[in-house]
Amino acid sequence: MSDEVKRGLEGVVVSESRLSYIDGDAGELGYRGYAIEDFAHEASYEEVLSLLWNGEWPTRSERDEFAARLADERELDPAVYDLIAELASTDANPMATMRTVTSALSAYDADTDASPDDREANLAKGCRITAKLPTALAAFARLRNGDDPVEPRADLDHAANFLYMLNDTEPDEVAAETFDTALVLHADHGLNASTFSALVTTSTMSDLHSGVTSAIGTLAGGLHGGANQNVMRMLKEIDESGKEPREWIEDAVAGGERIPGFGHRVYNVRDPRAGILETYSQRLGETAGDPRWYDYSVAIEDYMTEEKGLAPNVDFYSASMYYQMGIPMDLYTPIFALSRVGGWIAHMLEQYEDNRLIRPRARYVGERNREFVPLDER
Ligand SMILES: CC(=O)SCCNC(=O)CCNC(=O)[C@H](O)C(C)(C)COP(=O)(O)OP(=O)(O)OC[C@H]1O[C@@H](n2cnc3c(N)ncnc32)[C@H](O)[C@@H]1OP(=O)(O)O
Ligand SMILES: O=C([O-])CC(=O)C(=O)O
Repeated sequence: MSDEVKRGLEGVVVSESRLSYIDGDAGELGYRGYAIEDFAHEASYEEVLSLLWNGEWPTRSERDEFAARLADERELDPAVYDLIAELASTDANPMATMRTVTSALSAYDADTDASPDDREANLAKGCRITAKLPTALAAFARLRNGDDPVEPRADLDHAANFLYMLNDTEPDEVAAETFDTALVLHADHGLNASTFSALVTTSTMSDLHSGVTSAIGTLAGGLHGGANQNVMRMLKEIDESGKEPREWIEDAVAGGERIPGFGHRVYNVRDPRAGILETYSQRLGETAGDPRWYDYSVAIEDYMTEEKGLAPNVDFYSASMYYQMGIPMDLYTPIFALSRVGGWIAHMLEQYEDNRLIRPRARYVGERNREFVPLDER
C-alpha cells in the first residue's frame, strides 16, 4: 500500500458515478450525459431532480406527478416551526439553521425507521427533505425580521413557491425563471466536498437525513458554498471603498487575500455555470438600470484571469444575481443547499446500491514509544 499523501485528496478517484460529468480542462458539465447548456433554461428544477434520481428525463405526466408529490410535502410539522422560531429569535446563522432543521426533520419523517438503504423509503424521504427545506428557510428569513411565515402554495412550482414564501408576493416570470435556472445549475457537481461528506456519512450505513446534515455543514465553508455570500460582501466593500474594482482587487491580491468566486479544484478554465449565471446577472442589472454589480464583476474577472490565471466559479456571478433579486446575502449559501440537496440525495441513492465503507488513512508522523507518566508525576 502506497504511503504517498494526496493532500486534499486531489485527483484521487474513489468511486464510479453516473450522475455528473465534468471536464475540467474543456469547461464542460453534464448531468447524466446531458450538457447543462442544452437544458439549463428549459428544464425545471423538478425535471432535473427527476433526471438525477431516476436516470431519465420525466415525461410530462411523470413530471406533473413528481412535482405534485413534492408540492404535497412542503408543509412543516408545527414543532419544526417552533424550532425555527426559536433559532430566528437568537439570530442564528442561516446555514446552522438549515443543518439543525434537517436533523430535526428526521424525527417527524414517516420513514425514519426504514432500513437506511431502502430505496423507496429514501425516495420518499428525499422528496420530504427537498420540499421542506425551502419552507424552513423562507420561514426563518421572515421570522427573524418579525414577519409571520407564509404558507406554501401547491399551485406554484418549486422555485416560484420559495420566492413567494420568502417575499409574500408571487414572483414575476423573470424572477421565477432566473431562480429556477440557478437551482438547476447548482443541483449536482460530482464529488465536491459536501457531496463527499454525505457519502462518507452514508457509507457507514447511516441514514439520508444524517447525510444531508453532514453535507450542509460542509457546504457552509468559505472555500465551498459559502463563497457566494463572500463574493457579494466583496462587491459591496468595493462599492463603499470608492476605488476602481481593478485597483481594489490588485491591493487585495497583493495583500495575500483569496478572492472569493475564483479558482476551482477541478476546472482549469471558466466554470461553465458561471457563463450562464453571468447572463442573468447582466440582464437584471440592465433591467434595473443599475449595471454596477455586473460591471464590477466583469472588471474583477478581467483582472483575475489576466493577472492570476484564475477563472470564476459558480459562486461568482450567482452573488450579483441573487443580490439584484433582493435576496439577503446570508441566504445565498442556504439557497445553494436548497438546490444541491437534490444532488446529495442522488449520490447517496447511488452509494447505497453498491456501498463500501469510506475510510482512508493518514500517515502517522508523530512520535512513538514514548513513556507514559502518571498524572501525579508530571
Ligand atoms: C461551489 C464551490 O465550491 S466553487 C469554489 C468556491 N470557493 C471559492 O471561490 C473560494 C476561493 N477559491 C479557493 O480558495 C480555491 O480556488 C479553491 C478552494 C476553490 C480550490 O482550492 P485548491 O484546489 O486547493 O487550490 P489551492 O488552494 O491549492 O490553490 C492553488 C493556487 O492558486 C491560488 N488561488 C486559488 N484560488 C485563489 C483565489 N480565489 N484567490 C487568489 N488565489 C487563489 C492559491 O493561493 C494557490 O497559489 P500558490 O500555489 O501560489 O499557493
Ligand atoms: O466541485 C466542487 O469542488 C465545487 C463546486 O463547484 C460545486 O460543488 O458545485
